[in-house]
Amino acid sequence: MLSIKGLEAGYEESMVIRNIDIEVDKNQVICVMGRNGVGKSTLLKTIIGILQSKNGSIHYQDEDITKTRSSIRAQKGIGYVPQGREIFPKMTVYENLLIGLEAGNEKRIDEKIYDYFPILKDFAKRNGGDLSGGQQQQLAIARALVSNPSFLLLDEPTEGIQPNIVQLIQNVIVDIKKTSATSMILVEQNLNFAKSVADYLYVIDHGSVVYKNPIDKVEDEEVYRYLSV
Ligand SMILES: Nc1ncnc2c1ncn2[C@@H]1O[C@H](COP(=O)(O)OP(=O)(O)OP(=O)(O)O)[C@@H](O)[C@H]1O
Repeated sequence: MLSIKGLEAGYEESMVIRNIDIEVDKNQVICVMGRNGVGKSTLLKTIIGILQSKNGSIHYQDEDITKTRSSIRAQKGIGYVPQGREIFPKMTVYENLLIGLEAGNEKRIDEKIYDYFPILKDFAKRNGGDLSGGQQQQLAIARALVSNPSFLLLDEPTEGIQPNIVQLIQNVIVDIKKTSATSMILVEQNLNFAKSVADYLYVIDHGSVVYKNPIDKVEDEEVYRYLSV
């Protein structure tokens, strides 16, 4: 479904990710872990196309999208939830969701979005900027989901979020996996969360993949060794 080969990307002269290969099948959830600053967000930005790759290729549904604009990648079904949420603070919750619709091909907001995140219905007319961090995270995920993506990129969706909302996000990811063919790449710092939702774990260090295993074969100590400073 998504095939990344020899991917290299960075900013100006500095190469941040180097020679990354990742394969994601239909309905598979891949979790990417790694210490701060190793290039996880850079990887997701390159997959969605906000950042152009310097080398390597990205194929999505057997099509080469390496040079395709990010808006076209979104239309092809790739959804993106950036780190830090990046919701529009002066627009209402509902308007933020409409922006998500425009990115894809859906015409209306599926009620399922409100089943997942009821607070977004209650606060539909409230400005995005007036929501709490956890509520904004729900909005950011919902904004990506309204376009019914076949592939979802999630950048640290549980960062700074209280445990009951982390649980809610976990339930949503598990439900999407169970009820649709959607695939995901999830950047995450919490190994237990990763284990509860992912099929495969990759660890990145200094911009390269240093560990990968199916989730049921992951040994915590080995992963923690890569994550410790
Ligand atoms: N816009 C930018 N311009 C220049 N350098 C950048 C830019 N964004 C990120 N970097 C650098 O690229 C490297 C990787 O950053 P990135 O955000 O991808 O890491 P990360 O693994 O997602 O970190 P974290 O876990 O802290 O979110 C860092 O050294 C960072 O300072």
